[in-house]
Amino acid sequence: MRVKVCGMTQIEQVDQLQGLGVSFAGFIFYPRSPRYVLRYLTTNDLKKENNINKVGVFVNSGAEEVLQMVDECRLHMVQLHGDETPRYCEKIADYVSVVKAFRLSDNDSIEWMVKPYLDVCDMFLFDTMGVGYGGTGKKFDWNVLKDQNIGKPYFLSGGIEPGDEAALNEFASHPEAKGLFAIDINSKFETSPGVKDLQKVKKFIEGLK
Ligand SMILES: O=C(O)c1ccccc1NCC(=O)[C@H](O)[C@H](O)COP(=O)(O)O
Repeated sequence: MRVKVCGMTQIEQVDQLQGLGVSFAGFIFYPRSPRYVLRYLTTNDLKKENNINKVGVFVNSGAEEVLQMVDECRLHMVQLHGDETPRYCEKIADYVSVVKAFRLSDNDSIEWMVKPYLDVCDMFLFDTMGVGYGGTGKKFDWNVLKDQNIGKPYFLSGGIEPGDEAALNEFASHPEAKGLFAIDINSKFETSPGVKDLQKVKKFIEGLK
C-alpha cells in the first residue's frame, strides 16, 4: 500500500522518507497550521529533488499563489484542503495534478459531495471533519466509503495511527473499498507538530500489505 506522510517541515526527514518506503511527502502551505512549511524551510530547500513525490497542501489560497509555489518548489501535486470550488480546481488542474480533500461528518452523502469534482480533479482525499482544516488527529468511520461510487482513486486520511495496520489491511482487502490509492498519515506519527517519529513510520509501513 502506498503511504503519504503529511506535514513535513524538516528536510533531513524528507530525505529519509523514500528509504522507508514512503511514496509522497506532504507540505502544508497554510500559515495558520503549526506545520506551515515556510516557517521552517525556504522555497529553495523545497525545490531540491528528494526522490519523492512532493504534495503541496493549500487551504483557500489564491490560484496564483498555488501555481507560484508549484513552480518555485517543483511540487508534483497539490492537495486542496479548504472550500475550493470545482471551477477553481479546474484552473489549477491545467498545470498540476489536483487532489481535492473532503472532510467527512456523519451522514454526508459522499457521492453527492464528490460529483461536481469528478471531471476537474485527479484524485480525492477523505479526512475527518473537525475544528480547523486538517491535521486534527481524529478518525472517521472508513466503512462509509465502502460500496460508494467514488469514481476516482483516493487517499484515506484522518487520525491514522500506529496500531491501525491490521484494520487498514482489512479495509483495503474489501472489494467494496474500491479506489483506495494511498494512506495519508500525519499528527499521530509526530514528536511535535511537523517533526515525525520515523521509527514509528517505518514500523507502520512494515505492517501494511
Ligand atoms: O496538518 C495540518 O496542520 C493541516 C492543516 C490544514 C490543512 C491540512 C492539514 N493537513 C492535511 C493532511 O493531509 C493531513 O494528513 C490530514 O488532515 C490528516 O491528519 P491527521 O488527522 O493528523 O492524521
